Amino acid sequence: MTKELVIVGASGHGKVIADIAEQLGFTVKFYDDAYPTKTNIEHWPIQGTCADLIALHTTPIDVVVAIGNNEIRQQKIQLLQQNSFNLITLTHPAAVISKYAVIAQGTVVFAGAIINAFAKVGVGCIINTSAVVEHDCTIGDFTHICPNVALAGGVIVGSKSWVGIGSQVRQLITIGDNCLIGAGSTVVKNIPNNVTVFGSPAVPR
Ligand SMILES: CC(=O)SCCNC(=O)CCNC(=O)[C@H](O)C(C)(C)COP(=O)(O)OP(=O)(O)OC[C@H]1O[C@@H](n2cnc3c(N)ncnc32)[C@H](O)[C@@H]1OP(=O)(O)O
Repeated sequence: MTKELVIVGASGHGKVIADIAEQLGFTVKFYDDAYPTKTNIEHWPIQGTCADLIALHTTPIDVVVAIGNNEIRQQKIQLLQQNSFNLITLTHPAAVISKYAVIAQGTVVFAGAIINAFAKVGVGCIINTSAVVEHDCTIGDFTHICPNVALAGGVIVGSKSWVGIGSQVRQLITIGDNCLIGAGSTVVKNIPNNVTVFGSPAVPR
């Protein structure tokens, strides 16, 4: 029997998730709050809003939230969890994940990403294309590690932070909650909560 996966969020990010899901043998169904203004994404029809999905829900349904904004992704994931949806972890077949790494539910891991031994990744994270999460890193819930980011060993990134595309973080650095690391940055000092930094070396802005 074909497995079905509901994707909440008909976005560019959602397209990548749909592609991965189909490679893993799922058929996909999109829901998005822009419905009915928006009725399809590429060739995939949008079935309804998130509220429609919750109203329809009778049996356990596998779901992934495909929303790039960390705050909104958190809200949708928590809403779906409260309504007993089965939040799955989706990993591209070409991602490399250590058997000693721990990845919480609702996280997606894209092609070429590497998550090394004893790394821990929280709930509802995005480990984007070709990101490297080295050994012993800890990533908080609802954080986005963008494409081509390199986190060296033992880096801690808090919850709902966004590590911008192509950034690199020196080993054993701690980045707080709700931080934004600008694209192409080099982080060599700890970053407190709620701070935007960018540049090489990255400094607060
Ligand atoms: C699959 C995907 O697409 S995943 C998504 C990947 N996207 C990212 O990683 C984007 C991360 N975002 C960024 O890097 C953004 O540039 C931010 C959030 C750091 C800043 O955005 P904004 O506040 O809109 O800043 P804005 O673009 O107006 O630039 C302000 C100034 O900072 C500079 N600046 C902005 N970002 C950076 C950066 N990452 N590194 C160095 N300088 C930067 C700009 O050149 C500009 O300088 P100027 O005032 O001398 O002209």
